[in-house]
Amino acid sequence: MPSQKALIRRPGPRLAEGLVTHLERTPVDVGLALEQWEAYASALRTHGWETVEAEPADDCPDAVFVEDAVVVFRNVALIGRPGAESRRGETAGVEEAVARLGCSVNWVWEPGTLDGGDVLKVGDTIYVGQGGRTNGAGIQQLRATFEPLGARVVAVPVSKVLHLKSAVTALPDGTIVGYEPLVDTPSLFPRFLAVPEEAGSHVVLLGGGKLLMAASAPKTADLFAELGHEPVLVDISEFEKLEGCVTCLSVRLRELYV
Ligand SMILES: NC(=O)NCCC[C@H](N)C(=O)O
Repeated sequence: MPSQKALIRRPGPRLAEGLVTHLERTPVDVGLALEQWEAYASALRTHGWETVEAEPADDCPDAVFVEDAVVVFRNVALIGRPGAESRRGETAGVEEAVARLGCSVNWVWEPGTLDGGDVLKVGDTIYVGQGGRTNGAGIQQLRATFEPLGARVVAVPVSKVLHLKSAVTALPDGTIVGYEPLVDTPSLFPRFLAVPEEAGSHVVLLGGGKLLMAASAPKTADLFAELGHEPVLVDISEFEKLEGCVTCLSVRLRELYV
C-alpha cells in the first residue's frame, strides 16, 4: 500500500520579507501566519496525510512555500533551481527530506530554472508553465527526467501570475480549474472549468473527493460542492499576501513505498 506523506516546512522569522511580484506589498502578521500554517498542516493530517517537516531554511523568507523547491513524479524527485535568486538556499533541506523519504533525486542545472509551482500533474500529463520563474532550459530538463518514466510534458505560457498553479489546478476527475482572466491560454487544456474567484483556482486533492481550498474563495467552494466535491476550507490570508496559495505550502507524495 503506497504511503500518503505531505512534505511541509515551518514558516521562518523573516516570512514578512517574502517576495511579492504581482501584488502590492501589505504587512504580514508572522504570528498569525504560524497559526494558519499549523491549521493547514492539521487539515492535511485530519484527512489521512502524514506530515513530514523539511529542515527550516530561516535565512530564506519564502521557504514555507516548499512546493517550489521540488517536483515529484512516482518516486523520482527533481530538485528545482528557483527562478528567484533569494530562494536558491531553500533546495538543500528539501533534497535531504525527499531522499530520506525514499525518492531518487535529480537536479535542474544552470542555465535551467524551474519552480515546482509551475508544474501541474494530471495523471501522466505534466503541465509546466514557462514564465517568470521557469525557463525553457528548465522545461527541457523536466522532460528529460520524467518522459522516460512515462510522463507527457506539456509546456504552457504563463504571463499574468507568478506560477502556473497560481492560475490553474485540477479536480479529481482531471478537469482543469482556473480564473479565466489570469489564464494565458485556457484552450490548451482538454477540459477547462472557469471559477469565479482567483483563489478558487487552487485546490489540493485530499482524496475521497475532498478539496483543500482557501477560505477566500467561498463562491468557488459552493460551485465545487454543487458538483459533488467536498471543499475543506483553510484561512491562509497571511500567505496570500505573499502570493502563496494552498498548493504551495506542501508537496504531496502518494507513490512512495517506505
Ligand atoms: N507555488 C507558489 O505559488 N508559490 C508561492 C511563492 C510565493 C513567494 N512569495 C515567491 O514569490 O516566490
